[in-house]
Amino acid sequence: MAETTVKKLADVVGIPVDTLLTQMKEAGLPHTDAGEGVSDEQKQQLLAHLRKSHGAQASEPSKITLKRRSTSTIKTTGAAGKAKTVNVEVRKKRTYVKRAAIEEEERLEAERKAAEEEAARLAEEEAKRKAEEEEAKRKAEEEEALRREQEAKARAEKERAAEEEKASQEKSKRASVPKTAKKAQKEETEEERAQREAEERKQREAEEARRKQEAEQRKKAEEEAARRTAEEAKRIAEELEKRGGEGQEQPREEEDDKSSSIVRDAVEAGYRTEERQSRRRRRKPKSAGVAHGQMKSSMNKQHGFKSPTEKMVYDVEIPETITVAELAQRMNIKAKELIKAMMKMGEMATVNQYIDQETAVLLTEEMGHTPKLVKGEEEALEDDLATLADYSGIDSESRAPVVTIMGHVDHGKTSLLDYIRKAKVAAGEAGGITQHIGAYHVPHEKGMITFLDTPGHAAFTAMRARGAKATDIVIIVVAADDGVMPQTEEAINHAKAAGVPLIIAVNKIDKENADPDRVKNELATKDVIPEEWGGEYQFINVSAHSGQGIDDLLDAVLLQAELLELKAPATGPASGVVIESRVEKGRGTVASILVQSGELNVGDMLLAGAHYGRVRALVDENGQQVKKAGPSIPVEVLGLDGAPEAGEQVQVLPDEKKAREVAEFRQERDRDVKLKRQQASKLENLFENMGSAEASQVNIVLKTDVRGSLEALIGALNDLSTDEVKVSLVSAGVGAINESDVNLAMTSEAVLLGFNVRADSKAKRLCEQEGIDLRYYSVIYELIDDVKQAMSGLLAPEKREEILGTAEVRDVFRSSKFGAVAGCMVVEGTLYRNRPIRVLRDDVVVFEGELESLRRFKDDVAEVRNGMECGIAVKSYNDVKEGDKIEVFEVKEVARSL
Ligand SMILES: Nc1nc2c(ncn2[C@@H]2O[C@H](COP(=O)(O)OP(=O)(O)OP(=O)(O)O)[C@@H](O)[C@H]2O)c(=O)[nH]1
Repeated sequence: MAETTVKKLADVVGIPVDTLLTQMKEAGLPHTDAGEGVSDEQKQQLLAHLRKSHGAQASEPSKITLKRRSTSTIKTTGAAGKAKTVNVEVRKKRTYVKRAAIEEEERLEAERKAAEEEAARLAEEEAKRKAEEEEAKRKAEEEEALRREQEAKARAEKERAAEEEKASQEKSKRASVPKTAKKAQKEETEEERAQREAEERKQREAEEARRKQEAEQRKKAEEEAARRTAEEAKRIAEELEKRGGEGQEQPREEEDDKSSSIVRDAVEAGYRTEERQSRRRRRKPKSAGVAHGQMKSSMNKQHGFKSPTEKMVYDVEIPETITVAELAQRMNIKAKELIKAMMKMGEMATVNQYIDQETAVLLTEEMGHTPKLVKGEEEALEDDLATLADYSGIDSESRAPVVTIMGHVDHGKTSLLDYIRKAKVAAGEAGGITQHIGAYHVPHEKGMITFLDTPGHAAFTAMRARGAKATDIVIIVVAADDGVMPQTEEAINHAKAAGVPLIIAVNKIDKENADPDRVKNELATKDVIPEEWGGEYQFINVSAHSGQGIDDLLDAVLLQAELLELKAPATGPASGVVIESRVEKGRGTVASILVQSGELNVGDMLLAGAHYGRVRALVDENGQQVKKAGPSIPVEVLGLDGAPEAGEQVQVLPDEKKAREVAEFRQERDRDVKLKRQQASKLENLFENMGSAEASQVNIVLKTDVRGSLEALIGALNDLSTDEVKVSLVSAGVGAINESDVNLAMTSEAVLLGFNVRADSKAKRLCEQEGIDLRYYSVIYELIDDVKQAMSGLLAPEKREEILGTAEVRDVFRSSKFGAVAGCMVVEGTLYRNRPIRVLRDDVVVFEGELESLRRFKDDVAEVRNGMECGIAVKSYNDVKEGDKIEVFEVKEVARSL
């Protein structure tokens, strides 16, 4: 390879030439000039030098330790069954060691080992040498000792021989010497020994006593410790039993740990007490007698914190309503958690808010517990009543069908019933209009039939509104000369909605212009197809005057009844339904009751809706007192403490206490229901009510002045229906708002809207009584807009018409100045001169405008109060008639109550 120069090398390396020359010099190279050549070997030499010097200078780390810390969260279930989040921090530590360092370490290790081995070898040699030296020394000593012993032996032998010789010489010399001295010496030695022995004995005895004392003390200490352990174990056992009885799961485990540790300590200390053993036997019968090691390990398993492995599932009792806090408590969770769960389900609630049973059940299931439905007070009471009306063991017998006659005004309902009863009820009535609801049972050769005489269908709907089903069959009366009229249609709809079979009585067949086929045709278009045309409805031609076809009608009723297989127990405590009730002077509360099951007797304790009382007397439809009444028999009952509503259930109860309890409860419930209904019937509450699933439908009962406006409104209201909210016209008709409309609105929770019509007096009274919201409109757009706004919850500043006063036109006379002047009587509120007015004919608006003049006698007045007469001239309206009503109103802006 071609040589390079110092300068080129400095350029390649990127350092000044001088520096490179210095480094080359340090590497032991001869270069001094930039132009000198550098061979490959010299480059290697320079490199080796640089590596060496750098290695010495730079204290390269031989070991790198990396620490990584990561934090994550896990969700777990806590002791109380609630979820909790735990932060988990994972710390990882990695150590990287440089290869060279390892090699160096290995080399050093090898050197160290070699050194150690060398040292060990040297030490061994040293030890060996020392051992040899010692052995030699020991041998030399032994030899020396042996030599000395032999010398001593030889010397002793010599001395003994010499002594023996001397002794034999002396023996002969002192043959007669006394032995006293020797004896004395001997006695002295024995004394000493006895003394020594006595001392030794004493010492032994003292030692023995000390040891005994020590043993006794130890024994005492052991016994004391054992006693204390036993006492502790007993106390814990008692505590455990106590807590176990209270069903406290968690503390028991903690106590187990505590006691097990005490027991273990006692076992390890070698203490066993009877109490402890018996306790252990009681707690763990299977492990009684297990080896110590096993016992210890099993105890160790229990020791320490024990996270509950399974979530507790509770049976949660759920009444009809419950607060959020109470429900949370029953699930052993915090109310906050429950509110969170509700939010997830799209429900917003506060801690003290009441939620219904259905929601509570959903929530309980959502939280993983088992809901147990608890009956509400009302349900429980009604269940109680059901058990009291026990007809087990009493055979059901056939009973008479209960028939309601419905139909358009003057089509002959009363005349028909009258003919059947052979009594002239219609003739006695003022204006021929039935004024009250009555009930009569009519014996017929083929069986008995009970008739409810109802004016129109108000009573029928009133009963339905209370959930009563008093009627088995409905007879729809249609005058053959008049055909199907609006109320005929309504009656049919009501009967169909109630699921009651219909029979059509085509009345006034005796009349010349009677056209029964027209009736058939008209009804067929309403889906009431005659049997002879393949339909299911019996059409019977009758005449309430001549009696033609009446038997056929009764036959038809009994045939239908047969198909219905009507049966009821004829004895046992009576139950039934209120048909009507009133308070009569001198008689008190009179309630017409239709017995449906069992037998009603004088003296029975009767519960009727929210009223009760002992039956003082029973009166039949002919005014005769009777002692008892069986199924399908209507009777007047005297003795109740108040007038129950038509349609209320009645039941005979065994005692007054129960009757009073239920009656009081129902009175309270009725107050709540009324309040709820008032809320529901208000248009401005529509949106609020729509929050609940069942209220995604707006029910409307609509009455208008003329067919044209009715059709226009029906079309416009139906067009308002959206996917979310449906507009449902429960009823829509022409004419004043009557009782039936109010009842229907009540039953279907509908809003009652009147377009250019007013409620008649009975309807108005019912609305006030039941708190039904009634709205009058005179502009189609306003009615539509209000419903639309209500649907979207935007029913903003309400503009409501308030009727300030109403006057009835008693007379009409002509004035040259004003034209027609109406002589009026103010029947409601106050009439004001400067307010807008409307003229109503049959409760339908016929004119809207203002007053020309308002006078009391000859004076112009600003206002006329209720009960006063006045003269009214209506501006630009000369068609006012006797019987008309003039109402004064104003438009008020009312703040919405949303
Ligand atoms: N010619 C004839 N007239 C009848 C017949 N039935 C009823 N009428 C007459 O029709 C009128 C009305 O009869 P009601 O029985 O009062 O009719 P309603 O349906 O009970 O009437 P409201 O009680 O007002 O609802 C009376 O003048 C009866 O005399 C019939 O079969 N033939």
